[in-house]
This record gives sequence, C-alpha cells and structure tokens, in this order.
Amino acid sequence: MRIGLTGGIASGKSTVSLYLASLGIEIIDGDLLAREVLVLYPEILAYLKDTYGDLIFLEGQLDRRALGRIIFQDEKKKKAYLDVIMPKIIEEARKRLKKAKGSFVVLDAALLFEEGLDQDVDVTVTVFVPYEVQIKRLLQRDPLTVSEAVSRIQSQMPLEEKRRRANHVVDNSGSREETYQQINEILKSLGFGEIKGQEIEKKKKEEK
Ligand SMILES: CC(C)(COP(=O)(O)OP(=O)(O)OC[C@H]1O[C@@H](n2cnc3c(N)ncnc32)[C@H](O)[C@@H]1O)[C@@H](O)C(=O)NCCC(=O)NCCS
Ligand SMILES: Nc1ncnc2c1ncn2[C@@H]1O[C@H](COP(=O)(O)OP(=O)(O)OP(=O)(O)O)[C@@H](O)[C@H]1O
Repeated sequence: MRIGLTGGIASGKSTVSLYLASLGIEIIDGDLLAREVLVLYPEILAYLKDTYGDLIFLEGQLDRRALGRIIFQDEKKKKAYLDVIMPKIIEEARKRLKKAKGSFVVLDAALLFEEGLDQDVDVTVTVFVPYEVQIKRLLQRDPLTVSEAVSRIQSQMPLEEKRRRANHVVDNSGSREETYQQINEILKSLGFGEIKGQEIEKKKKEEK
C-alpha cells in the first residue's frame, strides 16, 4: 500500500510522517529528496550559480532561504527552477517507491498533486489546517517575515484544493493526539494491523 501524503507549508506533514515512522512505516520524504538531488546532480547547483550567483550563495554554500525568497515570489522563476530539479526528485521518489520493502510505504510530498505524483501511489492523504492556524504555526517555526510567509503560502496550490482532491483528509488544527487518532482510523480502513495505545503514549513523551 503506497500512501501519498501532502498538505501546505506548515500544515503538519512532517508531524504526521514522524508518527507514521514511529509505527514502523517507511517514509520517503520529498523535502529530503530535494536536498539529496542537489548533491547527486551537480548540474542543478551549476544552474543556480549561473542564474543567481552571489544572491543565493554564501561562501560557496547555497542559502536556501534566499533562494526560497526569490522563487516563492516569482512564478516564472519558480517554474524555471522546478523544471530543473523536479524531474530528478520524481525519478528518485519512483525508485524508492519501487524499492520499498514493507507492506506500507508513505511518500511525503508537498507537490504530490502539482507534479502528478498522486498517480504513483494507491491512496492520497491531505493534512489540512485553516489558514489562520497555518500562518501562525509557520511564523512560530521559521524565521520568516509575515510577507515571506504569506508569499510562500500563496505560491502553493490552495490547501482547500488539496483537501478536495485527497482520498482522506486529516484535520491537524487540534492537538497532535487528535491527529494521531485520525491517522489510526485511516490506517485501519486501509488494512493496517492493530495500533497499540503505547505508540501514542511514546510519542507524547518524546514531544515533552
Ligand atoms: C526553494 C527551497 C530551496 C527552499 O528551501 P527552504 O529550506 O527554505 O524551505 P523547505 O524546503 O523547508 O520548504 C518549505 C515548504 O515549502 C514546500 N515547498 C518546497 N518547494 C515548493 C514549491 N516549489 N512549491 C510549493 N511548495 C514548496 C516544502 O515542501 C515545505 O512544505 C526548497 O524548498 C526547494 O528546493 N524546493 C523545490 C523542490 C521541492 O522541495 N519539492 C518538494 C518535494 S515534492
Ligand atoms: N497538532 C499540532 N498542534 C500544535 N502544533 C503543531 C501541530 N502539528 C504541527 N505543529 C507544529 O506546526 C509546525 C508545522 O508542522 P510540520 O513541520 O509538521 O509541518 P509540515 O507540513 O511538515 O511543514 P513543511 O512542509 O513546511 O516542512 C511545527 O512547528 C509543528 O511542531
């Protein structure tokens, strides 16, 4: 069973992924793949150096926040960058989905629907929060200005649309525990075995 997990920025994908991993499910993390392909394919960094140079490189190191500031505010620049990086991410994601050994595997991808990766999984799950919760959590977590946070949210497919398109929706506006319970229900409906209460207790302790 291949599960495609998606959502908006700071809607709670990683929180859900971590919980699924604690149940022993393999996670393929799209954000991690985006970092890995930069190492695997030097031509991507070469493209970024040629296009933006010192604007996004500090002492030879890619400044991800600076790149984000540019591409999340300019649709054309975002598309040009995604045209370079996404084929590699998609290729890696497909390889890992094929190699996955367990009976359940999760592909955690912000761009699951945008990039057609929903076609590579059996079922899709959107982690949803209302806009006010999303922006509050984003600003609490990341060192962004309000306008940077708004432009990141606006550069994504509306979370409402991701909610409509998914087979299952997790509402992550309540407590983490409420979210884990919703995941348990979804897993049950997909034929995952019994989930013991201590898994949730264990996660609660880790978070304290
Ligand atoms: C632009 C980059 C360098 C900014 O890095 P930064 O560390 O500041 O942010 P981070 O990677 O944590 O992303 C923040 C959030 O935006 C989402 N996101 C990433 N890229 C995009 C995009 N092109 N469009 C919409 N959302 C995106 C991420 O999944 C995450 O939810 C980076 O996000 C990137 O390389 N993105 C392009 C490819 C990608 O990550 N795709 C997601 C995997 S499917
Ligand atoms: N139910 C919750 N209650 C309170 N805080 C939460 C809850 N779920 C997530 N958070 C917090 O909100 C922030 C965003 O969550 P998380 O990092 O899981 O989102 P994400 O969708 O993976 O984000 P991104 O794609 O931007 O990496 C984090 O700081 C996380 O600790």
